[in-house]
Amino acid sequence: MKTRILIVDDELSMREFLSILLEGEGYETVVAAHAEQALSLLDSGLFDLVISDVQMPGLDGIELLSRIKTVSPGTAVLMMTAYCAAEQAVEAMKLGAYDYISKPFKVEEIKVLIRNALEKCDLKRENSVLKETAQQRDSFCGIIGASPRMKEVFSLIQKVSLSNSSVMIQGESGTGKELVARAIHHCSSRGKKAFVAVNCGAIPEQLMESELFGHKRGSFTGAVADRAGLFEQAEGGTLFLDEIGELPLLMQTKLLRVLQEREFRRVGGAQVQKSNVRILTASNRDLQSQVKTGGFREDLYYRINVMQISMPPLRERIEDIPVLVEHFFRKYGDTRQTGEVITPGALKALMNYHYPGNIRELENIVERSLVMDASKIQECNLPKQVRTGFLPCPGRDALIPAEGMDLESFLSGLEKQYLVKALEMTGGAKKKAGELLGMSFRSFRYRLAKFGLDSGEGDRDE
Ligand SMILES: Nc1ncnc2c1ncn2[C@@H]1O[C@H](COP(=O)(O)OP(=O)(O)OP(=O)(O)O)[C@@H](O)[C@H]1O
Repeated sequence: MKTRILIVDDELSMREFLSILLEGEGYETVVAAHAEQALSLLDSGLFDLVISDVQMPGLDGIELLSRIKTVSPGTAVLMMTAYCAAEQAVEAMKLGAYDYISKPFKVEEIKVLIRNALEKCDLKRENSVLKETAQQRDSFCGIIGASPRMKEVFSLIQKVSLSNSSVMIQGESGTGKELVARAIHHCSSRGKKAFVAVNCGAIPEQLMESELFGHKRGSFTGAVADRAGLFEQAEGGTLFLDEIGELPLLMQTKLLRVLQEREFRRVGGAQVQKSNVRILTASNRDLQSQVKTGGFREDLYYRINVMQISMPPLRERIEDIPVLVEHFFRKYGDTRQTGEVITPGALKALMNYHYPGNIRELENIVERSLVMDASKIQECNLPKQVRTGFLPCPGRDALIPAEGMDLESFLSGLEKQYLVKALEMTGGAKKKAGELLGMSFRSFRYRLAKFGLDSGEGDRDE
């Protein structure tokens, strides 16, 4: 597999020069004209090394470097600084750049630097894999999580990455299912091949077959040229079928056939094509009940459900909130600020909220708050529903907002608030807190554990 290098420079001549030089050395190169483009390329593929100019319009190289360290910590970064820009060089090294080189530089000089950076980066990767398993860090392949349930997810990802079987990822919307699919792909032997994601619910039914398998020119109105489908685009890599429960029955049958026979035909095509693609699927629906009601083929269900990863909702792992907040601050905030990134009041409000939209919602909340003040997340900049929380009045009329609501997560949030309140009232004594809520110690403790609130303290009065 070729080593992949991303070159980031706003000067076309420099991009072209480096690309020709490095391709000649046997590396695969991709170029970006600005930091924003580089970040989106990093989002869709793995790079071993990024070579970036420091001075660029928009986000500069230093800011890019600090974001790379968050989104792709395993990637080595080499900075190109202007001649005599010692301050920038020092800052880059502090932020984790492998090294810097001053422009103009000699061809031999940059070649050696790149070789060394790649060697060191390989070594670091090996060490960090060892360290990661030993220390159980709070992040895995860009997925952040400190809770036992996320640690379990990380170890499952590692396990399923070693095999080639289909994996179904289940969980509410915004819990990180696509992120998990990407991590499985990157950790697997297919990691340097394509990862293609498609939302089955977003493709019109009549175009679905052509989207997945491609078509021959003239096979239907609008098919003006031959076109490869997603299976071909993902050849050798991974195809992630999101919202698999939305797949119409006819397409379920066609998909099953491809999975069984490992071959397909383009729409209107006569030639059978071999397929070597790993299938990962996700659903936030209960597919098993869809099988029972005849909405989903049972044989396909078992075929794609060889292994399963279940993503817990954020309200059931609130201990992940501080690390996630820190992570999103690095992504959206002013990372040059030192000191605390969130006020205690804001953190408390975030920990008490029930997140019907899960991590996607938390990310939006943090991003919006940082638009108001990029240096710190403050309570006053959080949305109203987070700031005010919600303490219900028993017996009050049910209020349903005109835009609808998610009753299940609302009730979970409510349950959690009562558990916490009862604990507060009894100074942490669980038996008494359970009695206050009319339940046994065991039942109370079970519910605490469900929300990740069981610290083991306060068990003395069992
Ligand atoms: N553990 C995590 N660490 C960091 N970011 C996360 C984590 N989980 C989710 N995110 C972020 O939250 C957003 C939603 O994640 P993702 O799209 O993977 O969720 P999903 O479960 O696939 O959602 P949907 O069901 O709506 O497609 C993304 O921006 C993702 O980067």
